[in-house]
Amino acid sequence: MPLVLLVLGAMDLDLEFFTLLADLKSRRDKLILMAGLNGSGKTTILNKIHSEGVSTEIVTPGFSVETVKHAYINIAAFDVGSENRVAPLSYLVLFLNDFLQGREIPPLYMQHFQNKKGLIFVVDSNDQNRVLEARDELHRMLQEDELKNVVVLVLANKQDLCNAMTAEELSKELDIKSLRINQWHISSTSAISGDGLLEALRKFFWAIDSMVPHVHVLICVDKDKDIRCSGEEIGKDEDEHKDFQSTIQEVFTQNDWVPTPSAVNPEFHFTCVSRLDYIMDCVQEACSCGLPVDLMVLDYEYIMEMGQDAFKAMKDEWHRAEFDGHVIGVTSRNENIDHQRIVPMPGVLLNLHFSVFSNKERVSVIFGHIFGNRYLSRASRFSRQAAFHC
Ligand SMILES: Nc1nc2c(ncn2[C@@H]2O[C@H](COP(=O)(O)OP(=O)(O)OP(=O)(O)O)[C@@H](O)[C@H]2O)c(=O)[nH]1
Ligand SMILES: [Mg+2]
Repeated sequence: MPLVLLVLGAMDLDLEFFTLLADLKSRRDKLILMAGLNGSGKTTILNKIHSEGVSTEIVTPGFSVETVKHAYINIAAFDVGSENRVAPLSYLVLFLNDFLQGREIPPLYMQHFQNKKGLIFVVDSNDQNRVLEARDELHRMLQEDELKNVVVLVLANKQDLCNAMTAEELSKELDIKSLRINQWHISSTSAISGDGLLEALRKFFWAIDSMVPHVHVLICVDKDKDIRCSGEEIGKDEDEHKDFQSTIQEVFTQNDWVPTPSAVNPEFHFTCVSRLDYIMDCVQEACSCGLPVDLMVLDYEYIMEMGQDAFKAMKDEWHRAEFDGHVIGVTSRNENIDHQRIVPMPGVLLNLHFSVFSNKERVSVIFGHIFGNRYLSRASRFSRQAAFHC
């Protein structure tokens, strides 16, 4: 599920934008606002992220929607800067823009931004004259009820300039500590060189992600195909994966499994790789992004070809990379596979035929066992004692 990064500047919007936003909201995306006085560097930051590998997803007149792929985070980023005025009236601009500053916030605006998870506030650290203005804007924004529980990241931007205030000086000037917010971070960045930018965003996304419980499943079952992608883009003939993913999701939802009784249902994240040697990278990257892998689904034949010793060595490596989830070995639907040949492998929790995943009850029992210690069932509908040899 992508994070949505909304860049606010001096801009005007039309209804088309709100339609687009409503559409994204309906996909339960996480909305992040990026704000800052004009000239602070928002567009430059977006362009820098873009240069790290962005593909354009939708282009709508007046603003562009881009998907930034960095590690395991998809960011759909909107930049609706002052150069993109499309209508005489602006809703978004009012937090920051000088020409609407101080006006009442239209309720329509608020209505469209209820799902915000985070705020990135960009400051020109080199502009001593406007730092108080930036402080007032930041404080004013965070007084809004709609922004009550957001994680705040302040970017002390333009650090490459010689008169730039340090992040520490800036946090004092902005009086961040007096703000009543749950979590905030300040990072030094230069949008021109990119210094500090991705690290800051990584930490920020991690902070946001850790507010939402999630289950990360890494699937490596297609040794013949060259894929290494997020679950949403598995590819052409990946129906098996899709079935598998939707089964997992359904099973969790039907069983009402949640990390804590009061938590919302976890979000699911699937990563698919075709080769075992990609796994190590995935485990490391996922950990550094705050999306540790909970469960690995591997082609059992693949493991057997490796042999027990090589597999054990590989597993030790994963553990060193902080993988402490479970491994499931899966045999494919291929008729030619001699299932008698399959022997138990140390460290592989289960040995399943892939088609087991079409049996939701079975999967419920299996996953109940796997996640029993970590995820609680509100109704305790599964039996942990159930046998599960498939
Ligand atoms: N030296 C330096 N210049 C920067 C940096 N970030 C942005 N700039 C420059 O600052 C100017 C304004 O940057 P923008 O990215 O357009 O600012 P913005 O926040 O998008 O401004 P609005 O769209 O008007 O709200 C441009 O000339 C950028 O090249 C930085 O880190 N270092
Ligand atoms: Mg801009």
